[in-house]
Parts: sequence; C-alpha cells; structure tokens
Amino acid sequence: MLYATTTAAEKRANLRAALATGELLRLPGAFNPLSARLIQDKGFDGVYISGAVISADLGLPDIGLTTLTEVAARAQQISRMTDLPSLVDADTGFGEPMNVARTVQTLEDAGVAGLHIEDQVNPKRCGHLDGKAVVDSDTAIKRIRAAVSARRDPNLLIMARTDIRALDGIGAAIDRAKQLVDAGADAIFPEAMADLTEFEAVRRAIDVPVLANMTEFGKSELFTTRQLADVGINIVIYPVSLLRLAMGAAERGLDTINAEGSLASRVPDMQTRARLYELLDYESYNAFDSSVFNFTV
Ligand SMILES: C[C@](O)(C(=O)O)[C@H](CC(=O)O)C(=O)O
Ligand SMILES: [Mg+2]
Repeated sequence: MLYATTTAAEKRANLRAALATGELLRLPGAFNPLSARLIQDKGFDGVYISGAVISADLGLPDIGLTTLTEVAARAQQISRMTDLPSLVDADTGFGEPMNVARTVQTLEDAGVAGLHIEDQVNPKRCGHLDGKAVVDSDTAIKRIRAAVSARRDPNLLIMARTDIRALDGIGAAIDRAKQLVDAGADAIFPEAMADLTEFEAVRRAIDVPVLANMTEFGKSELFTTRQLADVGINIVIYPVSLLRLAMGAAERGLDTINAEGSLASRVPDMQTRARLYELLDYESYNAFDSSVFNFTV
C-alpha cells in the first residue's frame, strides 16, 4: 500500500547483486509511476526513467529543456512506487562538473539506484538523431569524476554514456568508454551502436557492465534479449516503448470515437477496472480502512 517497502539503499544493493550475476537485466521505461507497478508485476528486473519520456510527457522535445528539479521529482515519484531498482537518465548532468555533483546527490535523494551522464554538449538531443556534438575527453572525464566523488551511497550506480560513435566511429567510442571507466564509471552506455558486432566490441574492450538501448525508430536494430545476452550485454532498456505503445493506443481510441461515436469496440483493448485496482493494490487500502473498498468491480 502507498509505496514500495524496499528502501533505496536495498534497491541499489540489489541492482549491484543482479549485475554481478552476469545475467542480462531488462529495464523497460516507466512513463509514469503506475507503469512502474506494471513493470514490476510482469517480472522485469528494473525500471528505466527516460529523459525523452519526461520531456515528451511535458509536451517538449528532448533537447535539454527539462530541469534537474523536474527530473528528480519524476524520478522520485516513479522510484517510490516500485521495489525494483530504477535507472534515471541524467542527460549531460545539467551543467558543469559541480552541477553534475549536485545532480548526483539530488537524484540519490530521489531514491534512484543508478543514473547515466552523457558526453553530449548542451543543448543535447536524442542520441539516435543526426547532428549531435560531444564534448572533449577532458570534459567528459571531469563529469564522471565529479559524479563518482559526489555520491554518498557507494552502491549508487554511476553509468557513463558516450554519444561519440555517431560522430567519430566505433574506435573512438571504445577509446572514450575506456577513459570513462578509468575515470570511475561503474557501467557504460554506448549510444547508437550500428550493429551487434559494435556492442560486442565495446563489451570486449572494458570489464564493467554494458547497456544496450533498444529504442524504436533509432539507429540500432531491435535485437532480442537472447542476441544481446549472447554478446555479453548486461542491461537492456526499452526507454520510450511503453509511452509509444500507450500513445499509439490512445490515438486509435480517439480515432474510434470520431469514426464510430463510441469506444465500445475498443473496450477489449483496454485494461479493465479490476486489473487497474489490482495494480493499485486497492484491497490493502480496504484492509487499512474497511470503508474504502465496499463495492464490487
Ligand atoms: C535513451 C534516451 O536518452 C531517453 O531519453 O530515453 C533516448 C531515447 C530516444 O529518444 O529514443 C536516446 O537518446 O536514445
Ligand atoms: Mg535521454
């Protein structure tokens, strides 16, 4: 009832332990706190909190318009609704290295299990679009050093994302990944890999966990969990997927009202009231106060 019973410290320790098994962890993007409950209910290993989704949710493009305060507030709302560890997208860290340090502490306070900081210049953009620019190695390294030195819980996972592949190729991505690991990154997010062999090359070059971003309509093919596990990937995210699915269904529903004058034909596609209440754990509220759940669905 009300929120997760697992503490943030336990979730971070759990994420570390899960990564240590070497198994591929699957983290769908929770587009709201309720969807985090669904992700947990379906047996996934964690939730991803996407910057693209937080922006889109506000009706904004993913070009660095959201603030640390907004991202932390959403990360907290989502994280507290699940016992699973959450991994949040901290974009470029919201400023200079000192801002990165403050970002890490703020997101740590929000209860996330991990976060990633990327090496794009500000204003950033989606990693799967053309026209990106990245900062030099020195700046990228400073961001990660600042992030690592700022955390208070040593289990908070600091992941470094590099966007350099799209600009300078896979060789540069591997070099940068190594530098970021040397700077203290606990894991690497190589963005916009062209194919599986590139994921494999990054995997071979470093010995910390590697994340694969299976975002749709992007630069990477949508590999299966089997394919990713076979090349040694440790975390796969589906960052915007649930939002895309939900918005696709919403569009079709609105078209149906326009075309048919009713949503009756769409009811079979909908989550039922009973299932929603199950996810909300409505019954526990009734156990707390028996006047709450005195009806049938
Ligand atoms: C992972 C990502 O950073 C995100 O914000 O979810 C995006 C996803 C997307 O826009 O498809 C990304 O830059 O890849
Ligand atoms: Mg992002």
